[in-house]
Amino acid sequence: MTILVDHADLLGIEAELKKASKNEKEVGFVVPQRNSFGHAFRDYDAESERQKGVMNFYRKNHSYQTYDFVKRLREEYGKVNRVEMSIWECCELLNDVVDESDPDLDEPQLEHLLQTAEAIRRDYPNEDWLHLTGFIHDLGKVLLHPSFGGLPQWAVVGDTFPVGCRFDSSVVHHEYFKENPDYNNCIYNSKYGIYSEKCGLNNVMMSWGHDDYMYLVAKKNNTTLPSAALFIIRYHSFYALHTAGAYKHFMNDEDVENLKWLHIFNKYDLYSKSKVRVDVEKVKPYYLSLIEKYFPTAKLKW
Ligand SMILES: O[C@H]1[C@H](O)[C@@H](O)[C@H](O)[C@@H](O)[C@H]1O
Ligand SMILES: [Fe+2]
Ligand SMILES: [Fe+2]
Repeated sequence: MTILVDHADLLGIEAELKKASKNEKEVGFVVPQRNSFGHAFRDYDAESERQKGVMNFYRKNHSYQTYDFVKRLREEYGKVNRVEMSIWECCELLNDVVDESDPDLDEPQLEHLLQTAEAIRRDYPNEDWLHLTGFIHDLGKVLLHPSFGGLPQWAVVGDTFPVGCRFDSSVVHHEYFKENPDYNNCIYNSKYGIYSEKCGLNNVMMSWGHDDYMYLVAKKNNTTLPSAALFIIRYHSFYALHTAGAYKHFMNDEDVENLKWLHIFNKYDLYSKSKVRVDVEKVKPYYLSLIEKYFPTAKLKW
């Protein structure tokens, strides 16, 4: 009798679980209201210890990212002649890396990559290129790793912005740009600066960091990922454009198309950040198969 009741109960629970997971599939990814610290996402004014670190980060980032600095680093790291390693080897290095610019997450970066990719995979099961994009979009943070680039945080992470033209007031902690030598340079501080209307984002130099670096790595290793994937990787930290709508005057038609995918991507990049762990070993074979599909060689040049 007892056994029967237990069994019936179990059946009930199972049915509920099935219903819940069906609902989840229908509803798709639900955007959470609070980050893992209990604050609203991307609240750069919240009072907390972490926020103080973030502010300090942006003070340096905005002061030191000049046009000349970016040009030098882009040329140097664009040679991709430092290391040869597979994407998975790079992921393992990211296990030791925490991003000091991020007000929403203090987990190792591999967690963030898997959380982003798995959230996309649930809602867009057929867009395997977008799963891989989610999985590799932040790999450029390897520049922080002591055994690799060893660059300071201000030269790797944080929101990005164009250099060579006026810094828009929608960039987070815009006030720190006053410390940047380019702020008072009349060649660089007008609306268009050294660029022109609709010149295409490809011709606009962005502050140096993990986005542009990973774009260069993917491109120079002849990835077959579509143009939208490369655009996402390259501009995912460009919140002034994709969230505030600034700098649109530089976009060409292809940028306009690609921006639609970046908007989709951003939801998962930002809101999947949580303390819920993904089982790495379980999903590893899937991502390895995507890497093989979209990268012609197993070892990449970094
Ligand atoms: O990965 C980074 C990072 O987490 C930053 O805090 C954020 O500002 C960037 O936009 C993002 O790409
Ligand atoms: Fe990023
Ligand atoms: Fe990210």
